[in-house]
Amino acid sequence: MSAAVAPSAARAWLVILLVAVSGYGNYYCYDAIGPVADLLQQQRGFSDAQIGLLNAIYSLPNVVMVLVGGLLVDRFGAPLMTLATATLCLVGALLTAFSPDFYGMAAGRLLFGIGAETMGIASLAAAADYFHGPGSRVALAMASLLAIGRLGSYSADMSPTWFAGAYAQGWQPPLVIAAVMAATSCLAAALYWWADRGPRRAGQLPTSQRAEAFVWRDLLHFGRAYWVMLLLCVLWYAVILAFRSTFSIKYFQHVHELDLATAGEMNSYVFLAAVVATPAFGWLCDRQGRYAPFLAFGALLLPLALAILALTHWNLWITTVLIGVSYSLVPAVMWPLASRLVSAQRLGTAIGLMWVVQNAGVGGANLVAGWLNDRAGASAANPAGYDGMMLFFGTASTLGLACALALWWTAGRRHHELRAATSPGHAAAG
Ligand SMILES: NCCCC[C@H](N)C(=O)NCC(=O)O
Repeated sequence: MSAAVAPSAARAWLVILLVAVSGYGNYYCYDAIGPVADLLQQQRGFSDAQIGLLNAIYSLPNVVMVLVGGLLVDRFGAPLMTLATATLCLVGALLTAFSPDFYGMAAGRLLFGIGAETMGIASLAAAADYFHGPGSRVALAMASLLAIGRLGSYSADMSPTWFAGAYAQGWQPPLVIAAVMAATSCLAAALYWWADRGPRRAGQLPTSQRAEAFVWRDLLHFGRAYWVMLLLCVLWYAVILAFRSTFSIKYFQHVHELDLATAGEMNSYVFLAAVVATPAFGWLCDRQGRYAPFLAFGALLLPLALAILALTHWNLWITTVLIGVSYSLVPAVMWPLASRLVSAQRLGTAIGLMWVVQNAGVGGANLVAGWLNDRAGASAANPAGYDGMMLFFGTASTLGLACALALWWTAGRRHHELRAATSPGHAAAG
């Protein structure tokens, strides 16, 4: 990948801003189901399995589509694919908001999911386009995209407070607001496509084949540490996304007796903390040159918080802080660590596979949690019905912690990480 003259810093950051606004709408829509879960149950008679399915159906097709999406981004470029996927997300969000029945809503979430995950890949590719070469701030650019995405999740959780009037009218107006966010995302994507035309025509962006395509035979070259991290990725994301983005608000309403707005706010602070803390933790790890211990600490906080939630009536702020730190620390460390465990030419394959398995895990966890809640009759009248779901999430996150400890022990000790710093992509691959 080479380009004659790099685009100006102003142009590069303008592009990041537009892509970030696009990502904001994407994350808002993803998290729009949690706040209406209880309303969907009360007003439309949806079961927990159906609510879980509305988010599972986002993830499951992406077990394949993430790979196809990566190839399409390579083939057609990040700007066009951002615009195309943002449009698909808008169609999905409209279908979700205006469908007369569950099947239409599920079809909407399916389309939205197919668009949203490929948009995530296109966003990373946009950052790589504009920040390449020695001394570039690609990590900061990617962390900024992630941080603005978290702001979208925060806004979705705050929406019962910010748009109380809409929620008072029922399940539909909040989903129409989500569709408006998707439209904003589409507009930002169109502006990015337009802003990119100049530098691209001037040959200022990398043009040769990306190194990020998925190559099956690369899998043979990944060391044990990579596979352990992949397991951690699937277990940790399955719990955090199925819990925080689907069931936690309803759980807070039914088990901890919060009203909808307070439950949404309590959930939202996790995302708000992540807006600032994700880039800050990334910076800290880079500075210390240590990754695995931070990752293990982040992975420990999740089962700890779930145990406190399930077994005590301690102040919910405690668990919010614990999950907030975990949600900031683990992604801030995991993706840079991936780039240290595999060589640069295999990074696309490495991350592609992690997203494939992650989507399978998140989809599966949503379905299992919904099924467990329905089987036990979980509701405000029967809060103990949520015990099975909490046990499931607790077990999965504890297994995730075991993977993080194994990673630290086998490839993340100080001497391993020092070696990796001088020979990136190889030293810690054992
Ligand atoms: N939009 C919420 C799901 C994002 C899943 C995506 N595959 C991913 O891992 N993104 C990185 C992150 O930490 O959000």
